[in-house]
Amino acid sequence: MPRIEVGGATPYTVTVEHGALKRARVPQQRAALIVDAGLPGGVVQQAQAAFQPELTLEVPSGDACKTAEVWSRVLSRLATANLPRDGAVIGLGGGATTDLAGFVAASYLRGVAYYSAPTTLLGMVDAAVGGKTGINLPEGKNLVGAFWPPRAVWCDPDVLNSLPPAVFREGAAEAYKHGLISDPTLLARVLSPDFRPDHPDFETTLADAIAVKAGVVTRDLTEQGERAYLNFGHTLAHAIEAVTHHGTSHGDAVGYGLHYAALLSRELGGSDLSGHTRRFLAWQQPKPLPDLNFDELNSYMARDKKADSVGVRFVLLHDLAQPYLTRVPDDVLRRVYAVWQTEVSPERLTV
Ligand SMILES: O=C(O)C(=O)C[C@@H](O)[C@H](O)[C@H](O)COP(=O)(O)O
Ligand SMILES: [Zn+2]
Repeated sequence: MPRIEVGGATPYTVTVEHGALKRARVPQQRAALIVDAGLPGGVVQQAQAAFQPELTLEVPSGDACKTAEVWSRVLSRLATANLPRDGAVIGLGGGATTDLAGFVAASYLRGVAYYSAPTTLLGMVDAAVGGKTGINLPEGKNLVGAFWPPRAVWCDPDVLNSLPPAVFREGAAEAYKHGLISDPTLLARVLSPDFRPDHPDFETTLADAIAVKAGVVTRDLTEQGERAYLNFGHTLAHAIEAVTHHGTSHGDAVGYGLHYAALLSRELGGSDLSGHTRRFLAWQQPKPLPDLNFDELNSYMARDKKADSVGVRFVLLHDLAQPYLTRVPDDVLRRVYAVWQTEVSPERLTV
């Protein structure tokens, strides 16, 4: 049973284990469970039996829950129910649900205990771990939020069995990203036919992918330095999500964004890693993109949170596991975008 310890000021454990959800418990007497409305009833019932929450609040699936309106509605429900300061908020769902639940926990009564029970691969590998919580604005992705680490995370591969294959593949983008920035052994393991929840090696690969993030956030919770590397591929990805009004899921957008970042890395003199990202996209089969305009995307990229007062910064790779942060001139962004655009067309991804 892999258990990953996340260190820092408020250490916690990520349990990766078949059946983890059934066995999960929280010490607080009073808890609110925030669940993705699209979850299978059996998963919600398991969580209710485990956590015994006094209220269960359904929120819309995906990024539709990461709005100021949903956030405020959930807060009002907690206030109406008089959830006290020593109560707990538990998020059950994909990355969007746990981002929202974490931000509710961070902001309600100026902060109550937060626990995370991710039900998607993306949630397990990435969103549920590390304490980045928040909501979107029409102006961009995750523009409001707080660092509010969970007190525990339960990753139960059994809940992934009912996931639609495209949602599973979507989440693999973050595991592949961890391979590119830190642990290249993950690259082949993620694309292997053995990377499926019912395979005996799955727990270990999942845990190794989570361990990359756990290590980074232990050393740099609030993104003063190294944590920015976890944003590899995300500058374009977040812009795609915003421009398409979340018609492109986060994991698919990250798949596309990884390839753009690999092409930029090559353009700026790094090793050519675009074979890896091309192979990933061919495996992931992300939803095709509508025709996107570079200038519009670039205006969203300008609001990226890695920007400082001088401008936007991209995470690029000198080579596998050698990330760095740099500015990229606009003409380079535009030129590489044109290359990327032809390479990510659906016809090209199927060959
Ligand atoms: O945890 C991080 O740090 C990451 O950058 C991981 C990303 O995969 C994740 O999508 C994160 O929420 C993006 O953070 P943001 O600060 O760019 O909104
Ligand atoms: Zn991400």
